Amino acid sequence: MKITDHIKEAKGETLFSFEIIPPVKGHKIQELYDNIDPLMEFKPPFIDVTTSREEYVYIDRNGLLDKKLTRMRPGTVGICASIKHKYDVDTVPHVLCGGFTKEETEYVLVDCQYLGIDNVMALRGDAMREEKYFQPAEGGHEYAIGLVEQLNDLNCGNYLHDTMEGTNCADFCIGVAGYPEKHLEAPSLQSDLKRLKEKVDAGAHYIVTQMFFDNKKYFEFVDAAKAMGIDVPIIPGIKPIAVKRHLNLLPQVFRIDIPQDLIDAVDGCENNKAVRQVGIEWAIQQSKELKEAGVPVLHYYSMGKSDNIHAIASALF
Ligand SMILES: NC(=O)C1=CN([C@@H]2O[C@H](COP(=O)(O)OP(=O)(O)OC[C@H]3O[C@@H](n4cnc5c(N)ncnc54)[C@H](O)[C@@H]3O)[C@@H](O)[C@H]2O)C=CC1
Ligand SMILES: Nc1nc(=O)c2c([nH]1)NC[C@@H]1CN(c3ccc(C(=O)N[C@@H](CCC(=O)O)C(=O)O)cc3)CN21
Repeated sequence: MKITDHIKEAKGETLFSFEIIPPVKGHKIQELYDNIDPLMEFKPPFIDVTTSREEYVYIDRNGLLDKKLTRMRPGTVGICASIKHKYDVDTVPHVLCGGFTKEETEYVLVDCQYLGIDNVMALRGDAMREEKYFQPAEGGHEYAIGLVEQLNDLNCGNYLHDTMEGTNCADFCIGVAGYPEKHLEAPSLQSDLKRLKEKVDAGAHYIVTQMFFDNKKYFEFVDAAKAMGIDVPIIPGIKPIAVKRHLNLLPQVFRIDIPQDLIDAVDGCENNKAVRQVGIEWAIQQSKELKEAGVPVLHYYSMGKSDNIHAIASALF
């Protein structure tokens, strides 16, 4: 079922959802299930599964480094299919521009349609670790809007190079990312919002935001988006701080601000167990206010152990 239909069916009640990163290769899916199991009591209508970019490994050949590409994590669509069938829940694979040709993307989407995956998050993806700036794959999309257009074409029965008579058209519900504190490469929040409007005009059905720690940023973003004519649901993304290192890391990686009160609370912690608790409490306060404001979904960036997301959801759902 489409995310937008889940939202319509909820009739104004805030839904709970979360997002997982597939673990590095060499593990078993049971570990993922063990993290998902406790969260199912909060009845998420959907679970997102991220896609990670390819990475370089360097092999030492008698002093000369041989640079090879590898993928560190198992495939997103396979994991989506497993979770979908184990829990009878919708799963949302993240589809990236980075590292994929348009043909490879089409193949991924053909799998999604075949497997009954109705929603896809269309994202550009980050730059590779070695690269300063994002570089599209040769024959790949440069921006997320290209993916939205490709998805839309598929929804109209148009593959990249062919059409299929007598088969059903895809009918993907398309999610895109939005940035309450602007995307790190955007020259201004206003121009980033214009890009977001372009993605919605190209066919995106809903938006999931980057993490933020000050709800004011989200509320202002939603107002600005509405003023610009963006009328699709804007789902807030929440990341509970879990370790002290996040204070420096999250602003660096995601270019988001952390409120001084939260910094002070984390700084005052003796160990990371206490930091995890501070992160939980902050996220509960954020979530309560967002829920009262009537957000359609509270979407949590779970990323590994889910005990903190469980504690937050217990206070809200
Ligand atoms: N829910 C999630 O998983 C989220 C993921 N992300 C990640 O953030 C990264 C960025 O992805 P997206 O937002 O999907 O990328 P995007 O392609 O929509 O935008 C990327 C940047 O390019 C700019 N831009 C867009 N179209 C442009 C054009 N035609 N000309 C010049 N500039 C243009 C935007 O303002 C932005 O700064 C990805 O790594 C994505 O994975 C971010 C937030 C949420
Ligand atoms: N630019 C960007 N890229 C993403 O992949 C991404 C976003 N933004 N925002 C939305 C979600 C949230 N994501 C994430 C990914 C990692 C952590 C995280 O906390 N990761 C590590 C630290 C990161 C690192 O070591 O580089 C952690 O400690 O758990 C949080 C949210 C993935 N998604």
